[in-house]
Amino acid sequence: MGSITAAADAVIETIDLSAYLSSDDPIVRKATADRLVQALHKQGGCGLVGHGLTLKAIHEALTRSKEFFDLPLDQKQTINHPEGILPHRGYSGVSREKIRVYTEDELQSMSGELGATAKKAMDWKEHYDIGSDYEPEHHNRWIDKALLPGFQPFMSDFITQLEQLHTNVLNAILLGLEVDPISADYFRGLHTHHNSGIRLLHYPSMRESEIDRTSTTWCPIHTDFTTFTFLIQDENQGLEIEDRTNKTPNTFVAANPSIPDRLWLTIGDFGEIWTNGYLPASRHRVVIPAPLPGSGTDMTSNRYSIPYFLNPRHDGILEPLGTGKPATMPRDRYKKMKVRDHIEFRMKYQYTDPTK
Ligand SMILES: O=C(O)CCC(=O)C(=O)O
Ligand SMILES: [Fe+2]
Repeated sequence: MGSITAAADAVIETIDLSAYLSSDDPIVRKATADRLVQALHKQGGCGLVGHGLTLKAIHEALTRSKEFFDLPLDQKQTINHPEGILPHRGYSGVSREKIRVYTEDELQSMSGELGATAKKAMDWKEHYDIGSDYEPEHHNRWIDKALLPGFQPFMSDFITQLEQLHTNVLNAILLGLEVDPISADYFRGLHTHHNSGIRLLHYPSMRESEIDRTSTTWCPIHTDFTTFTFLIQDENQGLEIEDRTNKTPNTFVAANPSIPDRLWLTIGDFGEIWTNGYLPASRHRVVIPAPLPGSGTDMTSNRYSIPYFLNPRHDGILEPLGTGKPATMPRDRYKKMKVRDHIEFRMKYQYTDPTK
């Protein structure tokens, strides 16, 4: 197990997108796109400010998320995530999802049957998955309107705002990667089908003296099976991103929440494969911070976060782009495969029987 060296700010860059979003000058836009791609090439992740989402919207999303999780358990269970993999919608109670800890080789090969004895961790969290209302195949599971007035329209609109942001960031990445226009159009087209969504996450507080830290975590080391992910978090520390520049394996840095409207952007498996490894998938985790010394309490903090998972269309084909900066990477590292197959492979190991 590596160590935590520093707050992420020292080693993982934060990119201000405002010039890219507001300028008509192609030189200014390209300069920001280059900085973004450079930061992602180095670390697989970066902070984002000047992204256009307002602090008000971010706060409201976190507040409404808290209101949702404050509902009695039996109410939340009326919109349980279905058994099986799809649709990926609805409520999952504490420890229903166990994110599998993958070895480097398994992640590289992306195929094959994993051993039944695979190590699993207890994830101390509850969450609620919501997709776009414009996605025709998988329907959202909304809580009774009378219990949370305004919740549904707010969340639907918030997802639409995040879709707009993902389009902007995707375009900036494609510009910075300097891929040819036909490849860029194809890649863009894979992300216009409203397959993305948010996950409201709540990590409940626990009594420090009762935590078995060898088997319980808020979320163990993993990569996301996305093109990329935006992470919105409250003021409580927990998220840590791997410092890929550190020679000691498994060195993570705290993605500190001190800038309230900063999002964290992490590249996922699909982003890595498509860019032929030029943008590596970010390994990250969420640790349970110990109670503050001298705080007089044995309870750890409660934490809320909202990832937005940018998903390509499920019938898309995963194949490394052979132009621009991705073409500078060694060839034949990634096998061609269907997006859906990779999602099924990853999710098979993620969900546990809800009755257990
Ligand atoms: O809670 C967070 O900050 C990160 C959650 C995460 O990595 C995930 O759900 O994939
Ligand atoms: Fe993640």
